[in-house]
Amino acid sequence: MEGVSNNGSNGASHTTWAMMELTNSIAVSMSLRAMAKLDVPKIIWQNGENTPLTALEIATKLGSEAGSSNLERMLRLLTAHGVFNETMLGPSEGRRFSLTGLGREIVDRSMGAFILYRLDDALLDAWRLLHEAVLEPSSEPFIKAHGKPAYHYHADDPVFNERMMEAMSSSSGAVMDWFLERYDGFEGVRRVVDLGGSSGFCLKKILDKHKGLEGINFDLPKVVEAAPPYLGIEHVGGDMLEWVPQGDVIFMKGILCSWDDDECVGLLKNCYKALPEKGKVIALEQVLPMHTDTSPSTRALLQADVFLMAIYSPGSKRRTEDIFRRLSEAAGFRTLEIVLPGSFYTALEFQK
Ligand SMILES: C[S@@+](CC[C@H](N)C(=O)[O-])C[C@H]1O[C@@H](n2cnc3c(N)ncnc32)[C@H](O)[C@@H]1O
Repeated sequence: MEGVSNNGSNGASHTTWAMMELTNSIAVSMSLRAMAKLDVPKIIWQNGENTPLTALEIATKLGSEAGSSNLERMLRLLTAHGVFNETMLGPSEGRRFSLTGLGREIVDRSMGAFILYRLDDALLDAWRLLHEAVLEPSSEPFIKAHGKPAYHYHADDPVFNERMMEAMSSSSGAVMDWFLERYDGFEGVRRVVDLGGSSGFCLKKILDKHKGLEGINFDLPKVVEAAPPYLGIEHVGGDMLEWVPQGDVIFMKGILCSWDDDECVGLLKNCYKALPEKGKVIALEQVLPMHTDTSPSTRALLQADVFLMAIYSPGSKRRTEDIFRRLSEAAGFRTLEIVLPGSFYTALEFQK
């Protein structure tokens, strides 16, 4: 396609060009994965400074000078997507790359772990079978690729399990900061349970902000076995579809989306049983808009929805607000309040 201009003047229409770009967007994800695998952002962020480096300097640090021109090609692509900044001091100088605010997420919030988890080979195997979600929707692409559900797959593999826990912690940090800065519903609460709390990272953030609270981190037995100890947190293993531990508040982040509607109602009923009079469930979920548009936030939410289709159980999905209301009612909760609407995560309170 050499020589095709993006104004369509030599025959390729804007729509053809846009379709090619959409199709080739795998190059962006895979270059991001390559940068995370090679720890390139950390090499640039040396000694706590955002040092502009040439691809050759980075490749030399990686012990592969021969790969520097390939590295530069990926750095340029990711520069075009806002991850790196490019500077050229003079015509004979090479391009130098530093991190943008977006790229710094990889260093500051360890988002590299999230990138490596979301683009792990095991998940890519499932993505290849996405069309099967239409032809044979009774089991998810992940199970078709690996013979067992994703949560069991990662719980059975200590390395993958570790990566999943790290990925969850790194991606949850910003959401928890946003939530805890604005939410005051932990007043008067003594014990909080985090359902599907993974390493206990989100619960630790809650306890750090609200001193004196005690916490139970509830997750699959193999996950909590590998979870690090935190002061004030008891790790409890079990299956949330069977039972949940008692608490004044049951918190969950990114959990209801993993289950189908019937499973959600069963899970919310388990929560109802475990709560005292006037107790509540606080759920942080990605809530879909009713109408589809092309805004970046709608795109991100719908991408996350199709991710669930590829990886988690057949009924797992992002939901609109009215579906959450129906689930709340079916589980017997008095009200569902949208306490913090957000463009990415929304805080929902199911009140007993
Ligand atoms: C998407 S992760 C969310 C982790 C964490 N809440 C966060 O947002 O950082 C879902 C968690 O649910 C846990 N999980 C899956 N099935 C479960 C079950 N049946 N009972 C308890 N925990 C489960 C997984 O092990 C995983 O840690």
